[in-house]
Amino acid sequence: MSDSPANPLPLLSSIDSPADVRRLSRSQLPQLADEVRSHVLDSVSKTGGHLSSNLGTVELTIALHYVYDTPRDRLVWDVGHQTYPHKILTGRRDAMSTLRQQGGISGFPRRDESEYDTFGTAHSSTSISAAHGMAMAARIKGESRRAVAIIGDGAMTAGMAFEALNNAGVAHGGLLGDVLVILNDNDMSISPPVGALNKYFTRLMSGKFYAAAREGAKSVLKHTPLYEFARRFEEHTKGMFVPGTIFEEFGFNYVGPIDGHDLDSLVPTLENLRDKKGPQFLHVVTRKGQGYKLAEADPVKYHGPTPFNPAEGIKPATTPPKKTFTQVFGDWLCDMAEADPKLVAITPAMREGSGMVEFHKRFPTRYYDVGIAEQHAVTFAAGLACEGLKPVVAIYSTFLQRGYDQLIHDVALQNLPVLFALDRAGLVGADGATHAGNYDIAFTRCIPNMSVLTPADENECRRALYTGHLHNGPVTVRYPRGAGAGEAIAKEMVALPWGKGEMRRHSAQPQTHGRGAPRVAILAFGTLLYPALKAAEALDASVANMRFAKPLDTELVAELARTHDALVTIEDGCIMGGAGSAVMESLQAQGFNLPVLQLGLPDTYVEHGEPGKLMSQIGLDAAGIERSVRQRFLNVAEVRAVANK
Ligand SMILES: Cc1ncc(C[n+]2csc(CCOP(=O)(O)OP(=O)(O)O)c2C)c(N)n1
Ligand SMILES: CC(=O)[C@@H](O)[C@H](O)COP(=O)(O)O
Ligand SMILES: [Mg+2]
Repeated sequence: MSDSPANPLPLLSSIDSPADVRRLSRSQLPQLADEVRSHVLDSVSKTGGHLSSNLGTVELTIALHYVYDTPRDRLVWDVGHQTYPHKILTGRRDAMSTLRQQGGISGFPRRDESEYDTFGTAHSSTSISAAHGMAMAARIKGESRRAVAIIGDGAMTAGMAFEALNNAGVAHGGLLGDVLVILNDNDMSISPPVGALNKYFTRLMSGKFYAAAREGAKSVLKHTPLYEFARRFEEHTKGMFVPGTIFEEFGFNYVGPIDGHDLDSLVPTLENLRDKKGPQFLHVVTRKGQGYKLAEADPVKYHGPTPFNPAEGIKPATTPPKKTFTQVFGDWLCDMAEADPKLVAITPAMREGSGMVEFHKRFPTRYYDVGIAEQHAVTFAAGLACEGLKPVVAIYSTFLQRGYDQLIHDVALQNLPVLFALDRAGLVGADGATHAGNYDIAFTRCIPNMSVLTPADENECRRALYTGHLHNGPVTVRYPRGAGAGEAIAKEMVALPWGKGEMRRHSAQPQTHGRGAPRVAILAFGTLLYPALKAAEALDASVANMRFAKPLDTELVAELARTHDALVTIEDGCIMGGAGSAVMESLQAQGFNLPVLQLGLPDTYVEHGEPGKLMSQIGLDAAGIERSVRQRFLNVAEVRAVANK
């Protein structure tokens, strides 16, 4: 890496767009790679973000922009967590200091951020479908653009990737798209990779397989033009053309594997492929964390670090931090597994993020990492439940969106006892709108047989998980990223009274029936109970901790409606169709007619930023709740004073 103190990035500082990259000589590219890598490490160590994957895509990114005519040719990055080198080369070098911060650039590709970001990603395994769409559009419009999907070995495990291969490999209306799929194989997902596909990739990479395949290919192809093609590849790129791989069966020309850190292999191979018609598949081998020893040695730890000193690496916290909801879940899972041999736990490739490392260690035969396969995870759980087991699917709220039909058709319709531990409920912060868990209350509560629990703090989360585990039907227990307001977590398992909320504060104000300042009750679902309690002190409002979005405590709703002049609902989920809407439906059904203010996440995408600040900006901190209630029900003149607090 460059070490000139005057300008640590002498070459990179002259690169403002891929056109500048294309003006470089081939011999300058390794230096550019060093500088890009150095800038990635320097930036991410200051802002936090996805590190290991980006260190691994430096050369591939340079080669792609060098060979392809971007943005005219379309690059589609799968997941997009590996696009920092791409951002750096496409005019966002200096903006890296704002990465994932409010008002700054996103950690993922975004069409509204750059013309080089041809497709918004963050949820995995969409790239081949999108690139195929773009390639077919070019064909239909008679344009000679190329489309390239760059997909990791982890992302390749999703069914959606294979649905796209299945479609892209055959002609439609006599037309084949000029799509190139690049498999960026670093033998890692976030955790070590799983499944038969990973074993297959390993076999493809093993010298034995290659050699055999290569010899086989030569004898089969000897007298065909393809033989010449294969021979040229070998000569010029160290890659090889191997028929008979699964990708060939799908109708793609499979080329590789080649070393994804060797620009002398990458550039000529891509040049060859660029000029080929029809679906092409390039297998590139990279190393996660490449060029930073600590990340190479522990790519999991450096997958998505918070800021750290690159000279020292990530250090353990000096004082043990407060337990997160994720850790509360992980502890509960181990304790429950001790007590109930029927418990099995499933993660779609999120062992670390979902707090399951310890469970995996202690209960390896009851732990299933199914790969990035949320739909399969849900139906697999349904199958286990059919046979009397008690599956727990640990899944981020945002990723359950992938398994929605499976949730309805395979789990809920058959009323199977599957517990969904929904992490990252509500806003998540730096990952932004793509990862926000805003919709699960709305999309789960409308499903017959589903129960939806919204614990307010860590203690209640443990109790909710236990309650869900005991229940004989499908349940979600949702909780946010990070820690909550809870104190010490009680070890014993005590179930929550089913479908019942609890009163946490009683207003001292009398009911006025419209003849004075109204007596207000706040009905809180989830962790916003705590800012609601704070606001209620200032407002002298009653507060109920509702605990269940479904079954809703309709008796408590009725009681609050009878004894108050106005109600407020609050949740860290979308307002439309959420828990507040459930309260409205219940009031309507029970014949109540009183003013209700629904607070929650607005009908818009909240972008990346620090979660506390974002919540304050959308009025979901204590001051914002107080302000909204006053504005709607109380002395409007006081609102300004509260706004200035
Ligand atoms: C649908 C979906 N599920 C899970 C994730 C979380 N996730 C982000 S990156 C990743 C691993 C991807 O592995 P790979 O594609 O091999 O890329 P690498 O991290 O190795 O660069 C996972 C599981 C996601 N983004 N989208
Ligand atoms: C890219 C991706 O989807 C994950 O790496 C995600 O960024 C993890 O988020 P958490 O840090 O909340 O686990
Ligand atoms: Mg990978």
